[in-house]
Amino acid sequence: MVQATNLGFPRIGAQRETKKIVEAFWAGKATEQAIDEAAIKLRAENWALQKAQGLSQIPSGDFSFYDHVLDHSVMFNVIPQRFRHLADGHKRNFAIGRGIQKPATETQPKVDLEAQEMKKWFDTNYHYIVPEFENNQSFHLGQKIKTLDEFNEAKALGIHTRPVVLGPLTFLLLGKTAKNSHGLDLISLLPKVLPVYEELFAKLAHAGADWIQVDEPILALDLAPQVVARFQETYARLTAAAPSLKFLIATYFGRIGDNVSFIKNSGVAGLHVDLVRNPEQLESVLANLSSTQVLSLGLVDGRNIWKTNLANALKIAEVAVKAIGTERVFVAPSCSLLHAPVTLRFEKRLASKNAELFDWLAYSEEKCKELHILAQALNNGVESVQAELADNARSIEARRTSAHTTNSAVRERLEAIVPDQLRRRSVFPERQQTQHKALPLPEFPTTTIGSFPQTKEIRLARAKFTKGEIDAAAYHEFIKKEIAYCVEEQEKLKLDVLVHGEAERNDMVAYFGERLEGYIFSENGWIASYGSRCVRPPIIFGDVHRVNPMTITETVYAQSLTSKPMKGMLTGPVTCLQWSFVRDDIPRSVVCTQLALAIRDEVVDLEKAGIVHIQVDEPAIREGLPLRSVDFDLQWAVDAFLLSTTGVKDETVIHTHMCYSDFQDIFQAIRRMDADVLTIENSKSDMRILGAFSTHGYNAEIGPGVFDIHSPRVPSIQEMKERADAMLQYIPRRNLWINPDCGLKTRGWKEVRESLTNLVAVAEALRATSA
Ligand code: MET
Ligand SMILES: [Zn+2]
Repeated sequence: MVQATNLGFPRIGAQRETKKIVEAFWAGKATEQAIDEAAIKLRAENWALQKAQGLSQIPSGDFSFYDHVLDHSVMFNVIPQRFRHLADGHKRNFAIGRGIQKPATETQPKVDLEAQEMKKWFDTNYHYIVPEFENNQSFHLGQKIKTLDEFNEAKALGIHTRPVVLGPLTFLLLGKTAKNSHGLDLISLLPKVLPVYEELFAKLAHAGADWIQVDEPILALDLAPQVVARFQETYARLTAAAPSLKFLIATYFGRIGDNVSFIKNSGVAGLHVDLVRNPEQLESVLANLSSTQVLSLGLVDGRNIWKTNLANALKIAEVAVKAIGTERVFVAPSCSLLHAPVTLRFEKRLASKNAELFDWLAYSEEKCKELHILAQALNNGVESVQAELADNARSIEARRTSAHTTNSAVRERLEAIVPDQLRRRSVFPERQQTQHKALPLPEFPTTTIGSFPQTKEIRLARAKFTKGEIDAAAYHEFIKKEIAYCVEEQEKLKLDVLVHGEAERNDMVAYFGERLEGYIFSENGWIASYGSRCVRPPIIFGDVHRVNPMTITETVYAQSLTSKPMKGMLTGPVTCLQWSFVRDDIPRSVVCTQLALAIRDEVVDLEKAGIVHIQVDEPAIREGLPLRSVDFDLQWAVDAFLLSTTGVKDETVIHTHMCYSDFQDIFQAIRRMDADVLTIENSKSDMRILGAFSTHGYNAEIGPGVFDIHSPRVPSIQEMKERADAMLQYIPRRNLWINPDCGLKTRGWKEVRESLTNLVAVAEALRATSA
């Protein structure tokens, strides 16, 4: 029988219960016992729900208060030295995730424990806590063994689950060497960690587990053959040590490719692959299985919110069933449902006000149901679920033919794009001369990245406006005052290129989404981002286009208050795409081009309104890249940026901004973006990127951040001057801008004022030195 299975259920709760209780705990308003009770209740509900939807293999051990990679590290006793004096428990886990800072008191010295590093989980917007390994790293299970405890917890409720464990190779290779250790080859820790895995698996087997899911997502990356060989040895050893367990190796977010070669002789009972991202890999994967191994088909998109086209999914599944039989096939989501919202049950506004669109959606609960229908159809024939399949087909067809997803004017405009629309009129060196002549700036111009502090007052006013407690006129009056304040402060600070401060924006993507056609917003489509933080990505469901100008009023008002240039501030097409749930019925590149045309119109309108400096932010430019280097292709992403920014005269200065990603390996793409000024986060990358810029001959203007905006510390003139001096090793004087790393919205005004006073002093000091 084909089994309907799941790889992981969202842990945030249908009403973000986990976030609420964890934050109450941090605020001292909930006890450890209270958060444990809340978690027990939520896990029980999640298991019951998955069972009710008809899944036969339900995951356990997928819950986390903060991050599952952190939980795994703690379970294996991988705890950075600086946290080891703390007692085992939630408090210590949260401390590792968030750091601890306490001022000195009369009896206690000050405490300042840096949080463990956080990184994006593959190409998702989920962040994991990077394990830190030491030279003498020892591994052992503690008193509490989370995976075992949760398996037993479900068992006590009468639910037999499939425990989920992070696999040893992914665990080690996604980690890093602790600061106090050097030259550690992470994979050399394998012999030390495997006995602990064996112990854990023996305990799970003893408790009654049969299938276990071992997540090895690094199998979707480029791996050296030596590493693939280690997979084979590792799993041969682990499976031999736990003969009663059936191992399912789970990969996702990309194709397994040649890495699949180890599977056949590894002793594992099955493999899960992502067939939403890479349906084409089915045949080669089937060909690489032994005659008994199970294939878990990732057919339901775990990263999106749309109903699955069940007829299409069935076609793929039938190929697998035909090749290896129903006993050896599982159906599953493409990846853990961690990356999808929980349930449509609370999406009340969409259900009542936008029934058409609501009918196209499936969150995690509904996706479980889809898996059940697929399994039924495969086991008992399509007739057994005829009504369900017909309803799905109707819904898919309704979406395909909806008058609301297609806009012929937008399609025609896309068709009519010509290469000249992707080119500035002159090349950069000529533009630079024109720009410097038309609007001279001092040497080492100073600017900021766009946002200024989002104060309590601003958030309160926005909340009141949303609830209808104040009207639009009053809210806009309030925003105008904020803009005026922000401009006045920047004048006082003597910055050279000013910004309006983005007070009117809650979020740099949602702000534009709310003003464009083709977008919709859910009420409850939350997904985990990091720690207790959840995000609710906007939904792009139809052809995107701009109806009215989106930023002109605020920017022109801000410009009217000063004789300094005011920089217009827009979010770029690639970032709008990456940080939304995107329709899956047309290629992402097409959606991105539509976004680009909308931004292009705004850029042109800003220019018409007299704005000379225009910044188009692309912090997410790199995020859409496939996981494997051979697949790297930023062609359409860069084209979209060009399309959005090249509709202007040579005199207009196009800025872009990027942050918090590795940019070295996309250097050529950055150059092709052809921006006049690039402000780029630099504090974390230690000038490495600047080396790349000079060796590859980047000739445009550039402002590598001189201070880290994530820290409340005020950077001194000296330290920023040293950074700027170091930059001058790579960047010619006339091309260097002085600015922070990123926007200042999370900071307070006092630190911002002090930091920027010092920043301006750095530029003045540089100007005083001769060329
Ligand atoms: C994550 S990049 C943020 C850029 C935006 N203009 C800001 O200053 O907030
Ligand atoms: Zn940024």
